[in-house]
Amino acid sequence: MANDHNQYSGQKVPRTGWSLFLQQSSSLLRKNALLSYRSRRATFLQLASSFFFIFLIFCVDQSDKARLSTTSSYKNLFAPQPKTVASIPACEDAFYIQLPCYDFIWSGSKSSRILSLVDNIMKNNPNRPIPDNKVLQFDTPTAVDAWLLENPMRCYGTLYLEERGTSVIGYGIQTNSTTIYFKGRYSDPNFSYGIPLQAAAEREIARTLLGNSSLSWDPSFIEFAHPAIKTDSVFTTVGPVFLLASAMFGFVIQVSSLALEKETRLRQMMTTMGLMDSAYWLTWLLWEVVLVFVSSLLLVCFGLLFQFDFFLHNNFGVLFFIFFLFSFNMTGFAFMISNFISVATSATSVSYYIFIIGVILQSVTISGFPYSHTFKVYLRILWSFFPPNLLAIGLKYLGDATSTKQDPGIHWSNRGQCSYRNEDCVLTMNGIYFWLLGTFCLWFVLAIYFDNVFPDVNGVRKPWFYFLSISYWTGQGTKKSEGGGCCSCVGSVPPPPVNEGPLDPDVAAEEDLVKEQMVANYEDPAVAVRVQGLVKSYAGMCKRVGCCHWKRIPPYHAVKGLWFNIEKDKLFCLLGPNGAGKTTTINCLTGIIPTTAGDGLVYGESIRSTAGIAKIRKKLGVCPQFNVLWESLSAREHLHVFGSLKGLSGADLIHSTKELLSQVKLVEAANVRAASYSGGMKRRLSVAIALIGDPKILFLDEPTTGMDPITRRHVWDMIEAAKRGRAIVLTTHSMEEADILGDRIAIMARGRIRCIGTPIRLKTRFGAGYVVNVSVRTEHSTQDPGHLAEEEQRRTQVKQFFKEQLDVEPKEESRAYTTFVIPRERESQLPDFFRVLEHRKTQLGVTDLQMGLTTLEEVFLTITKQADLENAAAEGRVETLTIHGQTMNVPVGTRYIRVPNSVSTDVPNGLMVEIYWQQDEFGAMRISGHSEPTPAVAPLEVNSF
Ligand SMILES: Nc1ncnc2c1ncn2[C@@H]1O[C@H](COP(=O)(O)OP(=O)(O)OP(=O)(O)O)[C@@H](O)[C@H]1O
Repeated sequence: MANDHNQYSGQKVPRTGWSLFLQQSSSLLRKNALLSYRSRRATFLQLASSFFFIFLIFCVDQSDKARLSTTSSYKNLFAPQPKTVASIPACEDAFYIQLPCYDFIWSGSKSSRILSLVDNIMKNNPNRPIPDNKVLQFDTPTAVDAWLLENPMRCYGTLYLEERGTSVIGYGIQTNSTTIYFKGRYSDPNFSYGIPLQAAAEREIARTLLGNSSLSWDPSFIEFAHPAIKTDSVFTTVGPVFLLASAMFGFVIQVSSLALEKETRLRQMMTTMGLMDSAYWLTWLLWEVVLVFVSSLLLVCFGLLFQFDFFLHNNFGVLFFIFFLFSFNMTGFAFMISNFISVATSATSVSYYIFIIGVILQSVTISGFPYSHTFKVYLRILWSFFPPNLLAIGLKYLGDATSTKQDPGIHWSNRGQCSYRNEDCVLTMNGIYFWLLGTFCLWFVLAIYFDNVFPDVNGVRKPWFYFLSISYWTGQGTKKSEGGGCCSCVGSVPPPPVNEGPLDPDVAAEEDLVKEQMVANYEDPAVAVRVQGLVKSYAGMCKRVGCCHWKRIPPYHAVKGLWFNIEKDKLFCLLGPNGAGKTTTINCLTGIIPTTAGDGLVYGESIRSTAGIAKIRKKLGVCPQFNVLWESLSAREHLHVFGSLKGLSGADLIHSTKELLSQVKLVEAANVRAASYSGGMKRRLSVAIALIGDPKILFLDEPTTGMDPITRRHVWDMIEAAKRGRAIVLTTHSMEEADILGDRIAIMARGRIRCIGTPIRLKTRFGAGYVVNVSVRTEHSTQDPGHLAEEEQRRTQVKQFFKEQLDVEPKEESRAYTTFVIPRERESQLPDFFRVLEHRKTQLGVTDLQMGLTTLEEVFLTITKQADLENAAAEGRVETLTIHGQTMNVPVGTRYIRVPNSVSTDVPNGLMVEIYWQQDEFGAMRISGHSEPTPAVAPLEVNSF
């Protein structure tokens, strides 16, 4: 299908500057909204989590109130009733008691008066006389203490009795004073044991002294009248944890979204297509502000719905701001943390750890550390950098301000003052807002800083001081960024070897031409890209082997100095085996990775300068080797996003999208999500994305991989038509594709260009020769044995003729054609040969004759083989071969080798074998087998282990 590049010539000039920034921001906002809408469940969970957690807090509050129902704190008590002091309880009823246990222990003299007094305490205990075996007696208090120490938790109350004359009996009571908690119930030993024992002792002492055994003695308690004192205090205790858990939903989604865009190279793809970093961060921020605004609003509304005093008494704005600023702060924290996460799936585990740390630190905060004057200021400053701590202290203040029904809560006008319950006030609500906002700014700045200095998916990073260079702010710098991970040794990479074997004359000529143009500073108007000595070396790094050993991986030179021009209106094809350096070259020219040395001028702009790259990206279209797509966006939405990044808008964007969808035959699937596309459809979409915005230089990295033959031919038509008005760089493993589309072809191997030229030139120079197909079939040929025999006879004659004239055997034979390959050395004989053939055509029975050059595939194999042999020789590389149980080292490319220990009187030169070689997927020569041993004609060298 024809595609006229000028079809959008009527379109407006794409936007630039502020206008482009705003357009990119609005397009990315739409993209974020669409992604959130497409993952509705996660978004709903994020928004509804506030309801869920408020409901949980409500449940905890209800259970708390039920547990403390015995106390009157939560109730109004206007007419309190007296309560009689209880009897001495059975020791078995006490919490954590050990058996056998005692209801009480006493010490004192065993006078008859004291014995009878104790006896009466036991006998007259209301409702429950105490049996003898439940009481222990000792002579002195010291003996009691010694026993209690040796027998803990066997008795809750002791009584000391002392006769001080006839009218005075002294007594003392001892109990364990700590309140004890057991299975949701509290027991105060003073109240439950001490007071009943005291009442019993006083009753019997009074009766003894007065001599009236029926003296009435019924002390009772009466509580003060009071309104309900306590309110829903759960917000101070469990509130911070639950609200942190609620905020963590948004946190996980945010971290994984950012990490996913990095992991799937979408971020890099957007940058290559012209995305401004500022627009990227701003849109994420704006989108998150919308989400946290809604979720904070819902949280306060749900709190009011559940009628919590915490929400009813504190000011709406004060509450909203603490939740909003906390969630906002967590967003900044998520932006920063996402830089430390390379795979999206780790987001959940990292968030889990942050949550656990948050819960622990919040409980410390609630218990009073370090927000009081007893702690040092620096501790408070350090503590306040972790957002959950600020939420905890904020909720504590708000909870304290509404801890009784009478408390007024914190009003908007009081947010800058300490609440009246907060005697040890070191922070106000305003202070907490300030900290949340301030630390958000810190996280946001750090997020952008780390984003620049941490290596991206390609290991590219800026130096840690990048923001100090003037070029960063003016965009006029030279070296943009550097490659390598944190452990790499950038700067210590040795340069690649200069002369790795002789240069092919065509490659040398191209190199000279580019050098001349460079020296003369001449810009050829027909040239779109000038590659000037491009070098890309990956720094060595330290890789962990096993648990604690590190292996140093040496530097690797992926591209070793390329010099070539790419013309306008032409397709330049880069071929080469896997790992040859094609993608690396494209990545350097598109600014995805920085060059180690050399330069590339794309329409006169240097790829080494930040400003140059920014200008190049406006003219750039890239179809990466692997599809870089959002699974939940459709083809149309993809084209809208990338078109907007390129500066298209309004009718131009809609028109371009429509045209491209129809060109890549995705009209019917235009609104279907990319996740359900086949491999071929995804590839077509990637090609369409590369073409949007009418780029002047198009890089297509294996664009037709995975396409069926019909679609592939269709895309070839598209690419062919797209040549006009732009330069195209194509890498492919399909020789047919390169042959059809390529105006010039360069074959790379091991980081160097091995040959360059038009397809015809390469076939002529590097092909095995000419291919001649001869047919002897006539249109009357049938399966008749007579016809078959006649055809066979003609074929034999033709074979004899080729043998006699050119000394060649057929390479392939079928009933339709017999194929001969005529080596280039016989090229001079061809005119005579064809003259004679023409003359004897009828006699030989030749009905059809086709002739052509050998295929590009043969050229490719020849070049890569030659390149590998050169390298093997330079590196002294050997392959191992085992013959008859003997293993030998064979220099790569060796054809014959002597079998070890095969010399005998019968075979004085020993036996030899022919070694068969074939290339692996990287173009490296590997042994594929060997012939049967035959006597060697002359002594041969043997290397063996
Ligand atoms: N970040 C990196 N660190 C170290 N080596 C790398 C890095 N990226 C690529 N390489 C190496 O550089 C060489 C060239 O890789 P490149 O991807 O350019 O090859 P290619 O010609 O595009 O291969 P293919 O046809 O398989 O895509 C390879 O040996 C590769 O392993």
